[in-house]
Amino acid sequence: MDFTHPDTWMRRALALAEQARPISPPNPAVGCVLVSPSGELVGEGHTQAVGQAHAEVMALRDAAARGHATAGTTAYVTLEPCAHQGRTGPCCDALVAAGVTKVVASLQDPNPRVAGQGFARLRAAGVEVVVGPGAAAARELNIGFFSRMVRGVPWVRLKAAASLDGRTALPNGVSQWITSEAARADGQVWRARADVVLTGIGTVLQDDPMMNVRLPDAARQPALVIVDSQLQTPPGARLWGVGGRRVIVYTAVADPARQQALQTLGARVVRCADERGKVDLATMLKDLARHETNEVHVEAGHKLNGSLMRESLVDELLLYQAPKLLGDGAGIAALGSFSTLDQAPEWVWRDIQPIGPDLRLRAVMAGRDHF
Ligand SMILES: NC(=O)C1=CN([C@@H]2O[C@H](COP(=O)(O)OP(=O)(O)OC[C@H]3O[C@@H](n4cnc5c(N)ncnc54)[C@H](OP(=O)(O)O)[C@@H]3O)[C@@H](O)[C@H]2O)C=CC1
Ligand SMILES: Nc1c(N[C@@H]2O[C@H](COP(=O)(O)O)[C@@H](O)[C@H]2O)[nH]c(=O)[nH]c1=O
Repeated sequence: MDFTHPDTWMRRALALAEQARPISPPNPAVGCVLVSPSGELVGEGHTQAVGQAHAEVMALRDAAARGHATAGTTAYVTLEPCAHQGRTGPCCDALVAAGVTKVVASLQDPNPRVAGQGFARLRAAGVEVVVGPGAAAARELNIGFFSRMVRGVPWVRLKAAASLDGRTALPNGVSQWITSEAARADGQVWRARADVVLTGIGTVLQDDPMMNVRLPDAARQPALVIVDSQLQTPPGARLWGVGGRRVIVYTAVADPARQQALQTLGARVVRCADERGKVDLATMLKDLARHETNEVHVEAGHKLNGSLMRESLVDELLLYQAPKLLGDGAGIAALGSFSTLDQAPEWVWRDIQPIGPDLRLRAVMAGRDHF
């Protein structure tokens, strides 16, 4: 690596931000590198867990621990330093007090209540501010935080495992396993980055899944959300055996006895019905955002997938495709029938990668990343 080039420092800050991803939610994952006027690394750090130090403060502490002076340094940081007193103190004040003279930031804070305030405060204190390097990667890393701040809903990524002919289950409901162990292990990594894993009662009843993260180094367990209009989630289901995670059941009925039974198992039960007596999915997503959910990872059957897609609530597709043809069976999403091709929403490929014997295809709903 050429550490004399400014882009290299931002790449390092982005790598630090990546390390923060498992621990920072609901806060954004941010990395910060302090560089001396002669181009030496002075200190570095990333966001800690909620309520603890932000990246800039960690980098300043690291500089102090190394015995390096911070006066005259440039801070490379992947998000605008905060100017507000939140759960921690304002980072821009800390940078100014440490004598930092230039801040290179990837992005402005998307929170409409504070956006631009950090830059304004730094500039008012005589600090040179450059915005933009590393913007795309920094945004991608925190796409759920951006979505929640700007749109008031989480980023919704729908994962499905399908055959070449697009089947996700046989007509008798059997689907384990369509994709390889390697693809399923990769799916675990995507579950781990989400704040919520969301499934439907059809999947719970058919598969009796755990829906948890089983990676050896998992820093946290995403909450599990079950879309269950009639409160049919069985008290004996395997999902209750997963420790250290929240379970939230969204329902369309008021059934105090069933509600009590699920609450006894530790679930939060939320009533949120649409006019068909099903769970109102759009309201559910807003509710999840109010509870600081940045990213939702959907692993459901074709019915719930179809409803989410018909209401245009899915932002990203994470599709594992196995080189098999399964014939009859359920598809990825029950979308009903279109009469013209332009009724089918457009997706834009993000990346396509072989995973073991399968393919992993990622696509984003057209126009969805411009918020
Ligand atoms: N290959 C893969 O990636 C996967 C395959 N599967 C397979 O899918 C099959 C299960 O599919 P499916 O039955 O569709 O299960 P889903 O997980 O899609 O659950 C569907 C149920 O969700 C409930 N629901 C509540 N509100 C809504 C709403 N607004 N829209 C739609 N559904 C709502 C309905 O039941 P209610 O009205 O009672 O609430 C509905 O029957 C199984 O065979 C399973 O193995 C499942 C996951 C992934
Ligand atoms: N069949 C199928 C998948 N199915 C999904 O995995 C769930 C089981 O999760 P767990 O109990 O936590 O292992 C199941 O209910 C369904 O959502 N996933 C895949 O990667 N490949 C597959 O072929």
